[in-house]
Formats: sequence, structure tokens, C-alpha cells
Amino acid sequence: MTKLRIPWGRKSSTDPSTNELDAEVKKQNRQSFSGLRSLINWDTETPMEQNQSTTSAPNGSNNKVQEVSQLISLAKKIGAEAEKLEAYLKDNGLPDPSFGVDAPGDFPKLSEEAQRSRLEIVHATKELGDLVRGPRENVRWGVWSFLDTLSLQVVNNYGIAKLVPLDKSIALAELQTKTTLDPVNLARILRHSMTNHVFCEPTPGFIAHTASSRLLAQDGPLQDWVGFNSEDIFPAAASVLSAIKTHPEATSLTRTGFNVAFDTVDKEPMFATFGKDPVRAKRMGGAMASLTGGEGYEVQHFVDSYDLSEIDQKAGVLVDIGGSHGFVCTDLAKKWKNMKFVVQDLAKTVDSAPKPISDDESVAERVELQAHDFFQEQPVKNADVYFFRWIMHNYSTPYAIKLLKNLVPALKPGARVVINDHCLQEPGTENPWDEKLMRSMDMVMLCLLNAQERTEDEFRELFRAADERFVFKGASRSPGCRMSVIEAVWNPEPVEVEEM
Ligand SMILES: C[S@@+](CC[C@H](N)C(=O)[O-])C[C@H]1O[C@@H](n2cnc3c(N)ncnc32)[C@H](O)[C@@H]1O
Repeated sequence: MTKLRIPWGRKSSTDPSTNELDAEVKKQNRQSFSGLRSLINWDTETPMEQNQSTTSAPNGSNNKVQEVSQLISLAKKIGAEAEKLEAYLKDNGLPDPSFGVDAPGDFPKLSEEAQRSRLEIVHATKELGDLVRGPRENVRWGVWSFLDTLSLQVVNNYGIAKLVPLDKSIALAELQTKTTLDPVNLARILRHSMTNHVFCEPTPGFIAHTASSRLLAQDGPLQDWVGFNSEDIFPAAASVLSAIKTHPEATSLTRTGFNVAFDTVDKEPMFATFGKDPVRAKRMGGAMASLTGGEGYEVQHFVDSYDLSEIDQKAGVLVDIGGSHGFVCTDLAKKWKNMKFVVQDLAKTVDSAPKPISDDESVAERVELQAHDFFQEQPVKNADVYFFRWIMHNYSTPYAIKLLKNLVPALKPGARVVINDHCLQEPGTENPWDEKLMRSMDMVMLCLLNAQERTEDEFRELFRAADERFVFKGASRSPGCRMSVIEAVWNPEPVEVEEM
């Protein structure tokens, strides 16, 4: 497996002096700018040095130098990277980025270098925009981002995108006849959406599609994504404050923002609510598929990078706990031809899995589905690997510890416990886009389940709290993947085991 040691940045001092604190604050202030560096590997200058770098005086003399402000430095960076990106698109016959209705739904796949330019532009434009808006405006208008969710929520719920023709505009008055949404609300929702390039008004009173609104008309998983986020997570988010004020420990699955929002406090966890509502459950499933099928979450990262050769050689066993319909194991079984797999999930998930689990007979005969509640003791004894993918982040620490404890009676010496989840890095060391995404996911886990994304140290502590006989081996991540592999080995007679 390609082991990318997760870079751990500075460690905070336990008793920093005021000067140290000042220095730390200054450093952090610089980090909003420097976040990019972790990804794009700018030259060796510090951001401060970059901001203060000098240029020759206009007359060409090197004697007189001028400071380049952060403003200009960012603007130049954006210009330079945009030129590189455009050249790449032209050289490869790829379309120019556009908001137009016919523009591709996704930015084209790029070379590593062109992708770096793209990300630099994404981050530097945000940085530059924030800089020129200024702190007060950033806070004042930043807090209004929930209104973007509101307008998308209404557009999506009323299916307005499907009412607008793809090839021409439609008079607002005519559109009003096609929906039960009242005229004033339809107009204001559309016009608010337009501020985010969702729909446009090419001539006053006529509505047409942009590429984003077209996707909202055509892309089922994206509709699910917007529906789940705006109708389930958004109300839950608005109730988190109430939930944590009333239950500050914030660990219970039935005392979350979601429970407050949907009046299920101390009654049932979110999963049970969805279990009773097939439409909502399907929407959440589609939304998850839309996220986890996307860039940086492909199962192939794990399949390609995690080394099971030792286990395959001895025809060992991997148990995928909460493995849904077994799509990870069927992919693993195509690569590792000798070992066996047990996919465990709740009975109704197992019942709804396709049978046979794969058309490939040599795969199907080695992948078994088993109904098992992971809050009960693990029934498959002496397996070589126990695997949790997208499971631990659904649970607060007491629950997560329980999941690990439930393995203990089944474990043989050397058994691996492998978690495939986000692993949070120190603030400012992740590329800013990934950091935003992972920290947003962390907030979503709070809203819905009082759960959390974890750092490597927090995973280490989970294993330690579950049983001292777990030997934590660390976290690793393959290039291009947002998910990490976090691993511990069962060692009933503790000896020193080297960390990865
Ligand atoms: C977020 S999904 C992860 C699925 C899969 N591991 C993946 O990588 O996409 C969580 C899975 O855990 C299952 N699950 C939830 N509660 C469970 C329980 N108590 N016991 C077993 N499986 C459970 C769900 O049915 C679902 O398939």
C-alpha cells in the first residue's frame, strides 16, 4: 500500500507563554493563506515572505523595490494559473468552463499539474474575495449562506428545474401556471437562485436554464443530495443549538439536532426514522451515493492500495462490518483470488442485496452475506481482518468504543481491525477544499447523530479505550483519496509493535 504518512504540523505547547501565543496567533492568521501551500507546494518562501516579495522598480532598476501586497500576489497567482489551465484545456480539446446550459456537469478530468492549477484558482479566488470584502462583510453575509440552501430546497422540492425547457426560455407567467408555488415566491426563489448561477433570466420575465439548473432537472442523485441536505440536514442543523443546550454531553443518538427538529427526542435515532419512511430513506441512499461515488471517495482507492497479499496467500477471511450489499468485498474478491469475505449488515439490508452477490462465480462463491447487528458480539471468530468503512464516523465515542469491544471475543493474535473513514488533520495542513469538506462532514455528523470525524490521535484513543491489547498502527492515505485507512492489530500479549 502506498503509505502517505499524514503530516502532523505543529504541536501546541501545554503552557505557552504570551509571546508564544502571540506567535501562534500570527502564524494562524497567516495560515488561511498558507493552507494552499500544503497542497500546491509553492516554493520555499513563507506566505509572509511571498506577500512582501519585491519587484523591480518600473525603470528596471533593482535598487528600488516595492512590496507586493497579498491582494496583488493573489491576483497574479490567479491570472497565471488561469492561463496554465486554459492552455491545458485548449491543448487537449476540452471545453472552456461555462455556466451555459450545455456546459458539462463536471469539470473535465485533468492532469495532475492542471488539477493543481485548478485548485489554486479555487482557493486563491476565495481568499481574494474574502480579503476584498473585509472581515465584517464576510461575517455579515457569510451567515446568510443558509438562504442559498433555502432557495435550492424550494426549487428542488417543487421540481421547478423540470418545468423549465432545456432548449429555450419560458415566460415567468407561464412557469407560474405549471406549479402550485405562488407567483411571488416562485419569482423570488428563482431570482435568489440566479445569484448562484442556478437559472438565468436572459430577458426580463423569461427564465432559462444554466448548467447547474439543468443538472437539477436531470440528475437524480443530485436531486437526492439537495433534498437530503436541505430537508433533513438543514432543519437538523437549525436545531443543534437547542439539542446541545439541553444535552451538552452530545453523545446520544436520540438527542441530536435531527431529533429536536423532527420531534423524536428520546424516541428513536435518525436511522429508525428513515427506516419507517422509504421515500426519505431512498433519498438519503441516493444522496450518499452521489457523495461517496464522487472524486476522492472511490472504493478503488482502498482496493488498489490496501495490501491483503499475506491474507490472500493463506486464503484468510475479511469481515466487512456494516458492509451494505457487499460492493467493497466483491471488488476486493476480484483482486484477491483466494481469500474469503463475510459481509455483515442488518437483516433487511442483507435481504435486499442482489443474489447472487456477483455475476462472477469465482467472486460470488467467496463472498458471504450475513445478518448481524454490530452492537452485538462479533459472531465470526478468528478472521484475519475486521473492516469498518463509513461506520465509525456515524457514532459518538461511547458507541464507537462499543463497536470495537464487540470484536474482542472473536479476535485471534495478529487480527487486523481496519477502519476506512476520514481522518482529520491539524487545522491548516489539509488542502483547503478537502479541509472544508471534511470539517463540513464533521458538522453534519453532529447534526444528525451526535457523531464525529476523528483525528489520528482520537482513533488511537478509541482503540485504547476499547482494549489495551489493541496495538494502534496509525493512519495512512493514498494520493487523491480523502479517506484514510486506520489500523490496529490485536495482540493479547503486548510487545512493542512499530507504528506505520
Ligand atoms: C454509511 S453505511 C456504510 C456502508 C458501507 N460500509 C460503505 O462503505 O458504503 C452504514 C451501513 O451500516 C449498516 N448498519 C447500520 N446499523 C447497523 C447495525 N446495528 N448493525 C449492522 N449494520 C448496521 C447500514 O445498514 C449501512 O449499510
